[in-house]
Amino acid sequence: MSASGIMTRSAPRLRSLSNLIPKTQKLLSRSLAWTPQPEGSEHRAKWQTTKRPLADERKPLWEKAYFLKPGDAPVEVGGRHNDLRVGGLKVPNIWLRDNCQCSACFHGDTRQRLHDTFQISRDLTIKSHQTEGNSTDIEWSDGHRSSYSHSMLRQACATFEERAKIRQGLPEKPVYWGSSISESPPKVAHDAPEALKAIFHNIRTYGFTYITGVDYSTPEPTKDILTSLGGFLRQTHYGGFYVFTADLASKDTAYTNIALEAHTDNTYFTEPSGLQAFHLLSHTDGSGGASLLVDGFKAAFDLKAKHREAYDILSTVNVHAHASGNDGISIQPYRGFPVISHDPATGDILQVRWNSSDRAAIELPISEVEKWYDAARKFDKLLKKKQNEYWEQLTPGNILVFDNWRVLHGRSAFTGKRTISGAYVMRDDWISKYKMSRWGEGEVLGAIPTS
Ligand SMILES: C[N+](C)(C)CCCC[C@H](N)C(=O)O
Ligand SMILES: O=C(O)CCC(=O)C(=O)O
Repeated sequence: MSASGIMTRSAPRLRSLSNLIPKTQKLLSRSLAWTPQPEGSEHRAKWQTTKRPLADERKPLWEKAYFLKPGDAPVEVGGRHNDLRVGGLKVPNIWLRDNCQCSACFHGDTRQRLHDTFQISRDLTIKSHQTEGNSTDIEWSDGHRSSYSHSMLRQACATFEERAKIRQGLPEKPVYWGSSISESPPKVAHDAPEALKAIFHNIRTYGFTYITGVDYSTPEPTKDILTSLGGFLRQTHYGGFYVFTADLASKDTAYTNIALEAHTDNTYFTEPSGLQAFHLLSHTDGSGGASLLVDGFKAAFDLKAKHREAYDILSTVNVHAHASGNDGISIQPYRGFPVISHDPATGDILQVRWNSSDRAAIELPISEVEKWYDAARKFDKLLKKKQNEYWEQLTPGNILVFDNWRVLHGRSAFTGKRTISGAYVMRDDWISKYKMSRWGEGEVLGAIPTS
């Protein structure tokens, strides 16, 4: 019986690991996700432990031994088993054959695999090969012929970190900021040369940008710019391209005039929107309504440095959320998510989900939740540090666009009539556009990890 007094199915395994796991993990090893079995199932509801590796332990165990930096590792075929090696690292025949790029195996337009992977014989061998320049041709024992570019082979052998750079579109030099960003906030004129590339550069580097000089006499210019960031806008129960004001048109506090503390949007969706944009169209007969931005990644790094245990708790304990204001709606993600999520391949911080208004259950036994609150209190204190807050009064003609996975936003209370337009763009849609604008199709498609 674990300390929380609840039989855990995998307690023995956890117990054997528990002496290897820091105090925090012991707490978390008792963190339980209850998966109710369907009515009448042969199992009664079972408590399952949800052990989560600590953020730093997320580094893949195999990262050191097997991967090379792509660099110019030599590609050779031969040896006792006549196999293909990149820098001495064997590339299995099944992988090579499965990633044959000939027109019978791979659709040149759709870039989709055409053959049946599992009809490939496990005993396939290389019958002959020919290396010329940067590619190697192979004739297989079943008579099939394939050709492999060396850059593709090297990518397949690259470390996950190397791959993450292009897969995630990681910025070369991210800039984490505090209140002093107000001295020179990132901005791009909407009609600047290569404006889209500069907009994406700013968003990926700072987590936000202004797009200036936008005609706001009609919604179209704003809508067109936001659509260009992802190809299309995200449709939600708020609509697609939205214009909102304090009229409770949607039953959410955004549609009021009260102050909103720093938060990320859509924690009640399994996947929060990637980008959010605000374009203040007008504010009459009143004052206030200043916008607040906080760099959630900077705050997370500060938390990790100052309160490691709190960082680990917020990185591993799942939290639920809901949006239930509108009639007939109670939107919730299919599972809980931690406040701070990490890239499973590299351990990088990937997302901050923080919204105290919409938070629902904390996925810990109720008797343990104080530990989450204590950790969250530390994070909240950092988010509310004056040095971490960037306040700005939005003005018509200047769109604020920010990465809703990194940057928190809020506003001060206001009086009068205040109208804002904006939209959401999904994460994968804007990252795709960003990568194409930064690297171009060749490098992006060439980096798709096919193994
Ligand atoms: C659509 N528009 C941006 C106007 C309002 C959205 C409300 C967002 C909600 N409070 C959340 O935290 O997700
Ligand atoms: O009205 C604002 O400035 C921000 C509203 C907000 O936080 C939201 O729509 O998520």
